[in-house]
Amino acid sequence: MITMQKLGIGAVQFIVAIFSGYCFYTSSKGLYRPWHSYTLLSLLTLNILLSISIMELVAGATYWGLALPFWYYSLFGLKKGFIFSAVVILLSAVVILIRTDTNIFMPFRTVFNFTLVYCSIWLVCHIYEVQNQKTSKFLRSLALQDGLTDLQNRHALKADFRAFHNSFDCLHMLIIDIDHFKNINDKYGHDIGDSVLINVANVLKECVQGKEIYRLGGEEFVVLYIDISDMEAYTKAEEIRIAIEKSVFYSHKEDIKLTVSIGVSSLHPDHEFADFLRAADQKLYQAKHEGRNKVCS
Ligand SMILES: Nc1nc2c(ncn2[C@@H]2O[C@H](COP(=O)(O)OP(=O)(O)OP(=O)(O)O)[C@@H](O)[C@H]2O)c(=O)[nH]1
Repeated sequence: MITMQKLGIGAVQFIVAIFSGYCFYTSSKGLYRPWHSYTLLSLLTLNILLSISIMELVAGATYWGLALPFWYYSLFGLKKGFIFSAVVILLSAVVILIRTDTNIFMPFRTVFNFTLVYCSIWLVCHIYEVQNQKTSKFLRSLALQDGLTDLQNRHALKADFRAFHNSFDCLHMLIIDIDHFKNINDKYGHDIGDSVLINVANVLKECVQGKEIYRLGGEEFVVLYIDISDMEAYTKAEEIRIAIEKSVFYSHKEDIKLTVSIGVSSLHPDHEFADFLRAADQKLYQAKHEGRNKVCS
């Protein structure tokens, strides 16, 4: 660029190179921040648009513009990828049209071909990103959702615990365990046992306002409450216990009624996930020991 007397664009390219190195370093150290992507891609876009505007078109800088949709979609996702790709094709087409030397190029054909290739790459990136988002959503639901009740599972509980632990001082956990669930399976069969679990999950969804309801496995459920007092946590547990006691879970030949025992724990500052769970489990054990259909906190 120095020998070609293009100092401005040379300077931008130099900054892009330095900043790319910085981004590589920060991501390899796990220090990546979203503004890195925005700055890097803004600089790259500026560099490419400047090249298209200043350099001779025959030098081929235009072709770099074709890579932009790929970078936008891979770094910014579907929505922003679409917007940035659309803005760039409009800007590039105008610049190429203005700059095309009619003695050498036929302007509309140049713009047409550039736009066509750009749009095909853009379309492929868009379809790929749509698929990618669908797959990620599906895999996320497989990893974090309980297949039977559609509640969140133990992995989700752990992840939420970590997030809440960092942001809130006050957290309560309710472990809800169906009493004598084995008898329901033994008497009515496993399929009806499954429907009972689904119905219990539905009653929990009705009782609990937030979405922090999880199935730990088997006939054990967990609810997390943020920023409430010990007394409020106990009251909410009682409400759940009574709601389940009053519900009818499966009407076929006869109504199935059931009860739950609930253990409540409150978070201590030095609690890890296992300690928090263990504390609630101990209270649950106490509730079972004291005759079931009971809340212990
Ligand atoms: N239908 C069905 N049953 C399950 C599922 N997961 C675990 N179970 C059954 O849940 C029952 C749990 O039995 P226990 O651990 O003895 O507990 P319980 O009978 O509820 O007795 P207490 O908890 O002491 O009141 C077992 O019979 C398991 O087979 C499931 O996904 N579906």
